Amino acid sequence: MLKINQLSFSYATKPVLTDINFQLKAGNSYALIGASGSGKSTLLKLMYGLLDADSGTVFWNDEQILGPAYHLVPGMDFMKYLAQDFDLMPFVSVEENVGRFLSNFYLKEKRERINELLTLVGMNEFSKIKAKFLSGGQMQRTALAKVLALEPKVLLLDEPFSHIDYHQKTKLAQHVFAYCKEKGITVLYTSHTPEEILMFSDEVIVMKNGSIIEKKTPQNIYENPKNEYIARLTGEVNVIPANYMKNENDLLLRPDQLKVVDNGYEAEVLQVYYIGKNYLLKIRFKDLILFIESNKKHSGKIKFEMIKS
Ligand SMILES: Nc1ncnc2c1ncn2[C@@H]1O[C@H](COP(=O)(O)OP(=O)(O)OP(=O)(O)O)[C@@H](O)[C@H]1O
Repeated sequence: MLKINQLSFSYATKPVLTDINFQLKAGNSYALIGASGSGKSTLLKLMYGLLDADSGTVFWNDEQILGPAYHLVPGMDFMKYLAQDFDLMPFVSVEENVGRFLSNFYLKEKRERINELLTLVGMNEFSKIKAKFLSGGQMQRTALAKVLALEPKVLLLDEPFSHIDYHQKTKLAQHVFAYCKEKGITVLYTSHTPEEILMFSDEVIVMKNGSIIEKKTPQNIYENPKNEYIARLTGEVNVIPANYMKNENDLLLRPDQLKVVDNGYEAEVLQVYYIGKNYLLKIRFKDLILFIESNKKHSGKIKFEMIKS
């Protein structure tokens, strides 16, 4: 179990993290999400011991993770951190980068391990290439293989797939998360991509202005977001103020929770976007602009209803 207790941190005099408390269960994956500047990267750096907290503690089971004031070399063997800048050695090959932390004592095993990892991240054919000649996506794959090499107990990944093109991203993420699940590795990863957040996490942790404001399953976060900020981090959402539909509270509805029907609220279609399989209609309802998913390309006047009340 990874335990964060009353953690606070400031850069010089600027408070960035305030009273952070949460626990991560061993073997689970957690998406850490929040608007740009909310403090996600800073939190990962603190958890890895790259920064000294103003107050509070980070524990992996009984072992405390401390910052540079206590360690000459940051980091612990059981934990690996993938930074947004990859931290590769530019003048050495992909395989040497991946094998950087592996012992030279058992060379055959080392070679096999490197091959296994390069297969996992789809980099076998580039094994002899120097890191400086790789594309951004290839560097990111290599860096992922490197942090997995010693089979850590905990992985902290800062936007681990941000440089991989859409077509290959899901496949790579599926491989990496399946591998971590199988090995019982606890993963905390940041992402701004709804699919990545929802598909691969057991729980989603939401940050806002340096605080944790929610920790729930992806399904809960998507289907019953507590507020608009949380809803928008995981996809498009319509905010319908309470008085518009005689509801007690404002409603947060996803575009697929509104439906075009023969009898319902009247609206006007302003734009139609093809989103693959379905269309996203931008509609005007009274003085609100809403988005509604439909399998038809409507225009002009339509009627709609809410699927969720
Ligand atoms: N080295 C630094 N010195 C001073 N302020 C910093 C430093 N690094 C980050 N900050 C500030 O701390 C706050 C949190 O930054 P952080 O990088 O942790 O956010 P983030 O949530 O990871 O953002 P993003 O999603 O854009 O990566 C921001 O206001 C940022 O400007």
